[in-house]
Amino acid sequence: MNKVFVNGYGSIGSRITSFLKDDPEIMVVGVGKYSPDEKVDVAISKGLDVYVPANKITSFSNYKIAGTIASALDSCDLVIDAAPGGYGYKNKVNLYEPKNIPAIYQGGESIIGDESVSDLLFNSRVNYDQAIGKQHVMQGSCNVTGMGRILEPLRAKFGDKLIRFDVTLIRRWADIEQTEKDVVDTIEMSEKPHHGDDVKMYFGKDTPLYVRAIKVPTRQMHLHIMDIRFNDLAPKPSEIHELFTNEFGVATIWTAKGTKDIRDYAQSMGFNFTDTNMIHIHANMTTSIGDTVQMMYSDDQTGIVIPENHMLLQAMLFGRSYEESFAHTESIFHMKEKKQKLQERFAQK
Ligand SMILES: NC(=O)C1=CN([C@@H]2O[C@H](COP(=O)(O)OP(=O)(O)OC[C@H]3O[C@@H](n4cnc5c(N)ncnc54)[C@H](OP(=O)(O)O)[C@@H]3O)[C@@H](O)[C@H]2O)C=CC1
Ligand SMILES: O=C(OP(=O)(O)O)[C@H](O)COP(=O)(O)O
Repeated sequence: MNKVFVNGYGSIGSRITSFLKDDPEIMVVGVGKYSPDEKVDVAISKGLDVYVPANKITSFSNYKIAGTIASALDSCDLVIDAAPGGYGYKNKVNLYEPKNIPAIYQGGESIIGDESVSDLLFNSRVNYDQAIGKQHVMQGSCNVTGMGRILEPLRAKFGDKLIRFDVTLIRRWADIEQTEKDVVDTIEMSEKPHHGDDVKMYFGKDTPLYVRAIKVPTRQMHLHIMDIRFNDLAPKPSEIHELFTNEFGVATIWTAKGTKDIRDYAQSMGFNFTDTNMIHIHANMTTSIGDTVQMMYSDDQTGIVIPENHMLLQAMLFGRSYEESFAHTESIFHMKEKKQKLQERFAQK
């Protein structure tokens, strides 16, 4: 059985761990915690071993700790780093490389410059095969992953007819369970957003993609407003929607008034963590004007990257084909069923 250690137990690390525990091919060595807080007990109550940095071990004296992060790394085949942005790079240099352990990093890390964690930014829809046999790979962030799910089917269908993509990202303030983070009543500018450069890492450096981003006071998903320009008359909205009929991780919905409707539905249906694990095209907002298609889709910030990490893990650990990995991931995440339910619930009237 392959052993995986999840270093970081926040929004992303806790979800990844939970799904890996459902995977009969993986043994979860445990999780890394850095603060002695109630989440240590949460992890232990779920049957997880908790590992902490050697220099903090005394501050965890009230908890039953399994050992140090270094000791967990000694007994794992791969680590999924789920640290706050920037710490993954430090972990790579200080922990994973010296021990020669393959690692997956999350989207808050850098992919460009001196502190880049990898030369590969993973998006299963675009570059799955390139992850096979790699030692260090970064999973794109939630917004970066969502854009790939729209852009790749467009490229496959329209190719050279596409001449420009302009995207405004409306970013959520914090996650639902990040109760320690206040949602501030303001609209915050995201200067120099990383998303455009990140997407170009997998979609091509010369992609005519222009991204702006702001942050708004909600915990209920990100929303992307995308204008797609064609070299001639743009296709009708129905042609655009048709492209996504069989796309995994993309639901096309018509009657959601807002992102919370979707999250509430996910909760009422008992989806794990109230995540849909996908993006949702708000089809009632798609228009075609002259050479431009305007569309909007929401992006389940916490859920979307979890099946991606699972696919990436399989490429790196087992060298599996895309099809085999997808089938295995689907058996755990049931994305087709979730898509169908969402589309039925928010169907066109
Ligand atoms: N939240 C989201 O919606 C998404 C986040 N991401 C990316 O995932 C990564 C993690 O984000 P998220 O889960 O939201 O963050 P959180 O703040 O929710 O959790 C971070 C976790 O990392 C732990 N941690 C602290 N220091 C270190 C360290 N040096 N090494 C390893 N772990 C450490 C924290 O431990 P402790 O609490 O004990 O201090 C905490 O458990 C980021 O790169 C982010 O950009 C990507 C897609 C979506
Ligand atoms: O990966 C995410 O967003 P991003 O694609 O805007 O970086 C997550 O929602 C985390 O974002 P945050 O860094 O604003 O907490």
